[in-house]
Amino acid sequence: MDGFISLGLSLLEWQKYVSTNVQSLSGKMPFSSAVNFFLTNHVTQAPVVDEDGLFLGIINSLSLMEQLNSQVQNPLKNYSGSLLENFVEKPEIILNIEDGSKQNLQQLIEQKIPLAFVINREGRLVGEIQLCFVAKALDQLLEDLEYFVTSVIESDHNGIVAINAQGTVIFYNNSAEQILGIPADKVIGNPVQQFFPDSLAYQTLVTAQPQRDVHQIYGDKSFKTDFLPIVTQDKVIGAVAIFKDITELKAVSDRLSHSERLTATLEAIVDNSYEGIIVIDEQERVQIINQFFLDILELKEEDVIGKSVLEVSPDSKLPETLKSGETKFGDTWQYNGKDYLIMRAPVEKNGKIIGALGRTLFKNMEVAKMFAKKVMRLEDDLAYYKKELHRFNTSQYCCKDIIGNSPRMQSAKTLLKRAALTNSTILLLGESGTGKEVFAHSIHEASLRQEGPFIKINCAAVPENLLESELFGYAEGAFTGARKGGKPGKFELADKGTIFLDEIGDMPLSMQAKLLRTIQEREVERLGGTQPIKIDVRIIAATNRDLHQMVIEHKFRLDLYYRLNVVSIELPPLRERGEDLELLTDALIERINHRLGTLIEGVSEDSFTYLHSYNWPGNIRELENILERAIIICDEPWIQPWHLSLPLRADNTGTQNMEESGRQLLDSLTNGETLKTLEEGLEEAERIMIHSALQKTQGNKMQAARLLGIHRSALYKKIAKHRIIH
Ligand SMILES: Nc1ncnc2c1ncn2[C@@H]1O[C@H](COP(=O)(O)OP(=O)(O)OP(=O)(O)O)[C@@H](O)[C@H]1O
Repeated sequence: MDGFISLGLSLLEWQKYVSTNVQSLSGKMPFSSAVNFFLTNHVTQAPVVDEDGLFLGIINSLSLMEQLNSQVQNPLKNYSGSLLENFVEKPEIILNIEDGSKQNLQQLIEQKIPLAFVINREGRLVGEIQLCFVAKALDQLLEDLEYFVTSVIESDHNGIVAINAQGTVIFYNNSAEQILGIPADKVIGNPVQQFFPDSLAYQTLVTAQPQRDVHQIYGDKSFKTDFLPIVTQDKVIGAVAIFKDITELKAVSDRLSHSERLTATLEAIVDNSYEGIIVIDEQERVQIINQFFLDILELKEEDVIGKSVLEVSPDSKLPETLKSGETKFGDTWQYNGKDYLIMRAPVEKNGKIIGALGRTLFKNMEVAKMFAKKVMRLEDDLAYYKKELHRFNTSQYCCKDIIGNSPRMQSAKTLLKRAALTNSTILLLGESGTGKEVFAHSIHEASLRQEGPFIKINCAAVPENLLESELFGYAEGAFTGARKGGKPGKFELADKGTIFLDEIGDMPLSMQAKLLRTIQEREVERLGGTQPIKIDVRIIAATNRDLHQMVIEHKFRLDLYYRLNVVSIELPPLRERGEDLELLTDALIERINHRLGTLIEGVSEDSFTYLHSYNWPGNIRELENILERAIIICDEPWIQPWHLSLPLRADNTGTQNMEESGRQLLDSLTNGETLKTLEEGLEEAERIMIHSALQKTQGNKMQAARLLGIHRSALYKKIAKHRIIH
């Protein structure tokens, strides 16, 4: 029987349809009375009971007629006097009013038996039941049941799609409609694969095998689906797909696993932290504590978690943090004779304090002190570098540093002081090492701009392709690799101060034009920039080249030359102010002593003679270098000639080759053309021998003295006497 009907049957209260208004016949009744009964009552069968009311069976009008008929054909047979109990038949089915199994009722329906009698447990007749009433009641029940089941399925939050054996959708509930977003009237009656190509319902139809928890994706949604075959009497008559939308669930589970990972990470951080961490909840109970803190407290985690923090650490201030909500940083906490630097902070959620966190900031105070020392040292370094940077961008010399009383130096200094007070551009001219930079610094220092920056650029030292950006800066994105925000050029950096353009004679012509514009307009435009920037700068330029000659040779712009040459100061070479040599030597020795920490008194008389013998092409820079070298090697208070390693030269003019002149001398001596006195000859010979000895020993005087067989001091005297430059 169909499962659905079985369900209906099990729910059917069939006893309600038992009619107790049944006329029974007594088994002791004569046959003839039974005939009369059927003739008057128009029924086809009647129950027969004994004198105790126990059901004996039924008497059928048809079989009664057959008995009578046989009596008519054989009169010898006389039934009329016989008792009815002899004609009782066993009915096809008897229903017991207390039988819960409903097997007989099912049989009644299946075999379509129109009428059955109902007895009780003792076997007494209770009544009769007619198939037509039972069938009607069952029909009504099944109708209700179907409505009920359909409603339940419709209201299920799972989507349900059923197909028949042909794969046509025959059921599609509200949830399916909502989840999949396709209306039922479009889907029902159409092949399932037309809408859901990935559906396994059709496969289930063929295999009759259920497939559960199949993960599917439809559009942007995720589903978990069960595909079940619909089987009746061993025949697959369809399949059903029951699915639920797990998109939200999946998102939640993803979030959950993310927060699980996060929790694990936090736990690892807390546990492996090189500091103590403790967290309490709003009830002051310890919720989190790391091993580091446990070690300080000398406790185990199980002794601490969930306990009141005051129980664990009686002088803890964390409860105060809970109340005040204030973060405290840098308090000290003493425990077990050790000091800890600690930090306390409230733990807040949605503006409400839900706990408090305590951290020891350092393992102990020693570490804290070490950190503090480091920070202080870094701060000192920073202050130093700031000062250095400031020093670098301000003047390093002032007028006092300019040494020299010679008339030319004095007039140069006077001009300096006068020009410094103006804003005029100044051109410093002079050989290398004559003090042009010293003058530039001193001008700045003596000017009203002394508080402003002093920015120097050596035009010869910067590669031509970088000079423009160095001088004028560049805008952001001016070229690949340009710094974000751009970079200011030296002119911008020198604003309100002085720019010193050293080696201006080496500036390329293309840049000269731009420089001229800047001097005229008093504004700069960054490379790749669009806006001119106003600048307030005093320009000092310097060169050791003959700018005038360069202008003639078209190597320097005449207009720029005029712009620069507003005030020009010419610095004399050292050889032209020999009277300053002693002053300079003393001042430089003092300066070098100060720098190197040495205690040299000065140079000896002989040394001065020796120094005067030289023509100083490198000027004061060269003098400074030679003195510094002498101070380093000097092991006595006074610098002697042998400490001074002046470059080797042919003679004072430095033009003639010694060897050559020696050879000429010998030639002349032997040829007798230019006869000299013996003394003159010997002098000349001595000079030549000393010179060649120095050449052989590459200027090493000790070796040269040894080669010549004289004492080193004697050699120096002779070198000075012959004014041999080496
Ligand atoms: N008048 C001076 N008094 C004291 N020291 C000086 C004087 N002139 C120059 N010096 C020293 O000589 C060295 C060279 O000077 P500076 O650099 O100013 O020369 P310069 O003319 O700018 O050389 P260059 O053209 O090669 O750049 C510096 O160490 C400086 O201290």
